[in-house]
Amino acid sequence: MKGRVILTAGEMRAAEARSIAAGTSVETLMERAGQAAAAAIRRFAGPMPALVLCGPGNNGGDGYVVARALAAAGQDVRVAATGEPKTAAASAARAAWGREVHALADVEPAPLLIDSLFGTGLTRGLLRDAAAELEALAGMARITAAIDLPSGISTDDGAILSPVPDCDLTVTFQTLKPAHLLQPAARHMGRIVVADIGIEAASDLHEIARPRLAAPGPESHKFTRGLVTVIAGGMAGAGALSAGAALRAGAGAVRLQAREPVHGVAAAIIQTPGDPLDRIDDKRIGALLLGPGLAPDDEGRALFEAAAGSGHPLVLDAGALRILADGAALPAAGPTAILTPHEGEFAALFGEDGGSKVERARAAAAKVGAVIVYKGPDTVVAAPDGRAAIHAATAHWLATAGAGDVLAGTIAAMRAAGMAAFEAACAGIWLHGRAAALAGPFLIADDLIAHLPAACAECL
Ligand SMILES: NC(=O)C1=CN([C@@H]2O[C@H](COP(=O)(O)OP(=O)(O)OC[C@H]3O[C@@H](n4cnc5c(N)ncnc54)[C@H](O)[C@@H]3O)[C@@H](O)[C@H]2O)[C@H](O)CC1
Ligand SMILES: [K+]
Repeated sequence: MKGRVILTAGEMRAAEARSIAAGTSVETLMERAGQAAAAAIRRFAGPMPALVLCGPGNNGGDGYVVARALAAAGQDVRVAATGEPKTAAASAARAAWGREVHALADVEPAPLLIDSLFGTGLTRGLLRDAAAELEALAGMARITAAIDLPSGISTDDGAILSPVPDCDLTVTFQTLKPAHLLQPAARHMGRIVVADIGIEAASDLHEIARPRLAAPGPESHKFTRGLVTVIAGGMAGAGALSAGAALRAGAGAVRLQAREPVHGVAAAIIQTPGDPLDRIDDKRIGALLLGPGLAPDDEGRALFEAAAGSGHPLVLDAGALRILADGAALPAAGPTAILTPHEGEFAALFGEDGGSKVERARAAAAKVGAVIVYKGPDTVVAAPDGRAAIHAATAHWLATAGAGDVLAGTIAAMRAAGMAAFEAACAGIWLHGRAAALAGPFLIADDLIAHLPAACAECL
């Protein structure tokens, strides 16, 4: 699966404009949006008494259509607005509603609250009174549904501009927007439904979806399935987690190269204790992983240089990223490397400015010519050619020691199996998240490894 498309607010406006230029009016688009949202809300919530809050723009316009559609279906509906509509389409939608519109400040609550105050046009936080009203009405509702986005969210970077209700359902139009998946906004969405309003939309940003993995065929042998070499640092346990993950994610052979024997790892992991660079010139190596447990000292730098000069597809994590931030260089040519920084490592490498997490990841990938896996509760992957993807994280139990080592090993297995760097990174992230979901609450990193086979089996 390739994953659902994501458009920014500007891209969505451009897609809407193209659609209008091709003959579909904004009123038609609004009608489709409102009808689709009402249908999704009815499927989710059933016929509850509803209160629709309408803002001044086209998001509010959608709300008037939703109210009319719910009323036409026999539902008890009231509407409250912040004021008069400011667009012609929203004014027409309000006129078509044709019933009373209450003032937001003194409307009675209802069991189903529909937030149609602001969508992709929000430029600053809601006024204090409107935000407080929204919060209070959501607090008194059984179910809160958002039209396009919960109000108070910045569409493109997922920032919270004013207090945002926790929604149970968000119905958005044609494509996802970055804020549906980026934190801190994403936690407010509830279930997300993407409704078709007949707009053509293409993008080089998408959601990370379940990958397709190939089962070994009769012609397969261990090296066609992929050889992963993990160069362990001084803290060999980290490398052991990476190696275990690579093996359980389907690599045909995994070498764990450490100075001392590493105990407690699967017997299938190949160990030749001594020189961590042993057999680094083996042409069969499909991915070389460096960084977990690696200190940014003289030995670490020497290992980094050898890895960078090896010509193998690289996965660089943890200590290797520190060494890179300290001034080491990536190979100028050869296979595209994959870098897996968390927030702190990303900031050390690329600074803290530069827009949304997606924009920052893209700029970083273009700058170093590598695939960037910018980790966190909303992991973003970016390639040097501008492609990017966001993973909608749900398993926050992943915030545990060693989870990153497991991710790096999983990505290395995908790379060694023959996937291109961007696809390998996306696949590894999905499998890691799925393994976490299968492992359940209170997971430890070792449990992720144990659940990788089940996650992989879902991708055959
Ligand atoms: N893009 C599409 O194909 C379609 C989108 N639909 C819906 O339209 C909204 C976007 O509408 P827009 O009018 O651009 O923006 P909003 O309704 O979100 O609000 C803009 C409105 O509010 C003013 N404003 C912005 N911030 C604030 C604030 N903090 N306080 C007060 N006022 C604020 C701004 O100046 C504007 O006047 C999209 O989300 C969809 O729901 C269509 O209906 C279907 C096609
Ligand atoms: K909204």
